[in-house]
Amino acid sequence: MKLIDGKKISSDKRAEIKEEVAKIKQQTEKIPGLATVLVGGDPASRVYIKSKIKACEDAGIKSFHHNLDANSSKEEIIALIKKLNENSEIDGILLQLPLPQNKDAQECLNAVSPLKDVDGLHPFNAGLLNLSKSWNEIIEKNILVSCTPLGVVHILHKSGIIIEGKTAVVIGRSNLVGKPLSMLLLANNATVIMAHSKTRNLKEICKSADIVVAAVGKSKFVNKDFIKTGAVVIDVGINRTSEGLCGDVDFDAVKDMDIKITPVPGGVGPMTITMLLENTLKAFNNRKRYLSNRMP
Ligand SMILES: Nc1nc2c(c(=O)[nH]1)N[C@@H](CN(C=O)c1ccc(C(=O)N[C@@H](CCC(=O)O)C(=O)O)cc1)CN2
Repeated sequence: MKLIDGKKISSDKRAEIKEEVAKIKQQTEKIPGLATVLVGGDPASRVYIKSKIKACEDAGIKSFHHNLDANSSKEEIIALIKKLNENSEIDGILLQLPLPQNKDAQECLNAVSPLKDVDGLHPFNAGLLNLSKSWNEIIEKNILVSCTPLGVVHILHKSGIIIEGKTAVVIGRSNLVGKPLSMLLLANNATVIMAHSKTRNLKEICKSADIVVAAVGKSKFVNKDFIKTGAVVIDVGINRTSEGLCGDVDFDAVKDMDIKITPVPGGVGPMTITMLLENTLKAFNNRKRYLSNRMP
């Protein structure tokens, strides 16, 4: 087994982002800004928000954080998002997910200005991703794509893993990870299989794949029976168990195989926040271009 060091890839990328922010400040006298919104006090979400604010601080990005009560109504969440849309100091808006129970997250996400949608979850940006024909187009058009999938593709590229022509199975079809990641792998010319809870013969399908992405949200779900020799295994799962943090892959069961694998922690997780910083810069640049093209 060869470990793919997501932490190192992430910190290299953060150093590049920091330099880019410094350049922006020098050239435009403006500071890119990110607003984060947390509804309720889910302990894991609080940790992620804290890490996001710290990462902004380290990169020189201005951060604006808002906490809303768990009982806040959908209308209150949308009203805050609309205020953030109007704030010219804010380039990106991130609504931390999941929302407390019984709240329609997509309706709230739809209120985020597509230009500030650093999670790529607004239908406009999800649509642009689906319509894109290649990875180059996604990069050249600065399309805002969900952070974890972007992080996965960045890890694959930086690790020298060829995606083109490979068979990739993505287990999980969430709007946040599975769907956008499948689109990104397709844009990189992989043959993509989107697997989910109703997929039959999942083990056999995965066993034939060159790249297996586990984004199921079930601790140690993927074991030796799913993986062929020489495969690349990307573990997107973050499960808090009595044994501590573990992924969707049963790491101990596959560690003696001849495979490349991202560990949990230290694999995909850190890239999620790094790509949020990257998307904030993209949003800053997109907004600058959009605003300068508007009629006076
Ligand atoms: N609006 C969003 N909500 C959520 C997203 C998202 O991309 N946008 N992703 C996840 C959680 N998440 C960021 O929000 C996230 C998950 C994991 C990590 C991370 O660095 N993980 C570390 C372990 C950290 C720990 O101890 O918990 C690792 O894997 O090494 C960062 C961000 C759901 N919500």
